[in-house]
Amino acid sequence: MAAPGGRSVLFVCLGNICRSPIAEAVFRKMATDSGVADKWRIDSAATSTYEIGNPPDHRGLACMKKHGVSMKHVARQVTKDDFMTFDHILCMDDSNLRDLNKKASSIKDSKAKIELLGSYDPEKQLIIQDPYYGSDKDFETVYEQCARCCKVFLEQHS
Ligand SMILES: N#Cc1ccccc1-c1cc(NCCCN2CCCCC2)c2ccccc2n1
Repeated sequence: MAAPGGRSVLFVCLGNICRSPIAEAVFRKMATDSGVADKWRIDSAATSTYEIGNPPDHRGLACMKKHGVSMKHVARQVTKDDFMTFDHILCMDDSNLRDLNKKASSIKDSKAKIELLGSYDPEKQLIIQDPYYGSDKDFETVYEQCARCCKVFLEQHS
């Protein structure tokens, strides 16, 4: 449970079984290794209903095991409450951004700052592509992008 006065971040992608659970797990490990995990509420969600209740994709699980990062999540869709309670909502591509901004526009007291996670990438790869129809290499690319971006995001918000 995040301490009072802590920060909160929700990672979002289309199905919440590929990109956003990887980002959530990578950020949680970085916050834990930095000794600040108890200051953060960290979660992930989907813009769609495609995979609600499902575990992360097996290719992502294999990638994260290779990197020694624990990933445990049950896919859920983003809720109105998320927009009202999270400080940051970080998504993966322009379609996610469009969907989130559309949902946020109908919520009076949305407080979340909605951004592309890739906007924190020192290598300036702005979009984290959907690997659903891709290969293990594509999941590795998602992992590397999330690792670069989460490191900078944590440094800027600690
Ligand atoms: N849509 C698209 C799409 C377009 C380009 C690249 C990837 C995808 C794609 C497709 C998925 N599931 C297959 C279609 C699902 N059905 C679509 C019609 C409604 C009933 C559900 C994904 C599932 C989980 C995470 C990411 C996914 N991404």
